[in-house]
Amino acid sequence: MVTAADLPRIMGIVNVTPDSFSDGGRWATTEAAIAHGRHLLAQGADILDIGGESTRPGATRPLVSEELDRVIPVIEALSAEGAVLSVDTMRSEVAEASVRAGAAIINDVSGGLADPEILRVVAAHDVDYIAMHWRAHSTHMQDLAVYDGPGGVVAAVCEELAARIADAEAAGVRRDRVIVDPGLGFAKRGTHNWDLLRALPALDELGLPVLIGASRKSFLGALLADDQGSSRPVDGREAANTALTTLVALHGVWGVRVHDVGAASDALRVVAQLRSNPGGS
Ligand SMILES: Nc1nc2ncc(COP(=O)(O)O)nc2c(=O)[nH]1
Repeated sequence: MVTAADLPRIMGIVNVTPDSFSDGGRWATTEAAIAHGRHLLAQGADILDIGGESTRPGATRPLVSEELDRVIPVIEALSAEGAVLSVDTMRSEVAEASVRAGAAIINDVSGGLADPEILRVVAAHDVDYIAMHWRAHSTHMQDLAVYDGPGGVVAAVCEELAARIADAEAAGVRRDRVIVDPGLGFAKRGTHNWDLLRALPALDELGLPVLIGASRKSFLGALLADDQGSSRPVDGREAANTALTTLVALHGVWGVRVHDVGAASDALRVVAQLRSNPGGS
């Protein structure tokens, strides 16, 4: 019988930012973000990912103080209500304050490259650490979407993630605290994202849980483009996103990072039902 433990965790996104690509500004106030977090929990989120810095291509970075002001009140409030929280940050100061405020997971899109001190924060607090594949900040990350070596983007992402894991372990992070993520849309062009999604077994060879964050990203918009070649708008990408959630769930990923928790929850209930064996035959 399939148990809930066999299904991916649903990580609901709470971007407390004015400028994230798909929901920028909708939850920019503390009150709106807390309310949205509660809504996602009610829809079935296992984890809420609280982010205070937009990472969309071309985004400018907030000050550390601004990022702290955005995420800490939300983490404190939702943690007090028993939510399991990750903080989506590249900064050691924000990671430290977030763990003290109740975050159980550090979700670092830079995998420790932007601020290596974050690895010592993770080790010191012995919390879970999501290391995503990343090559540079949003202002120029797409310039680095070049994977001409043997094995292409899949080999490069696996090699570079292996190096991030090694640095994390060298900083004292326990390997069994690390979750890896191929970083869809980060220094990746359309085909790179699909190549990575077809290569989950290669990512599995790192021997660590895998998180997938398609979250209505532009490679889905491009796939769903109209006859004139115009990308499908963000709010029209959820069905495709949920199809991906279903497929990566069937593969056995650790988690999916989504905006529409309800859709992901429904999809995973279908997966559980189809895998269950009520008759025992
Ligand atoms: N681990 C992880 N974190 C992330 N944080 C932000 C975004 C940007 O997407 P959003 O604007 O939908 O949050 N994508 C990821 C991702 O793919 N993986």
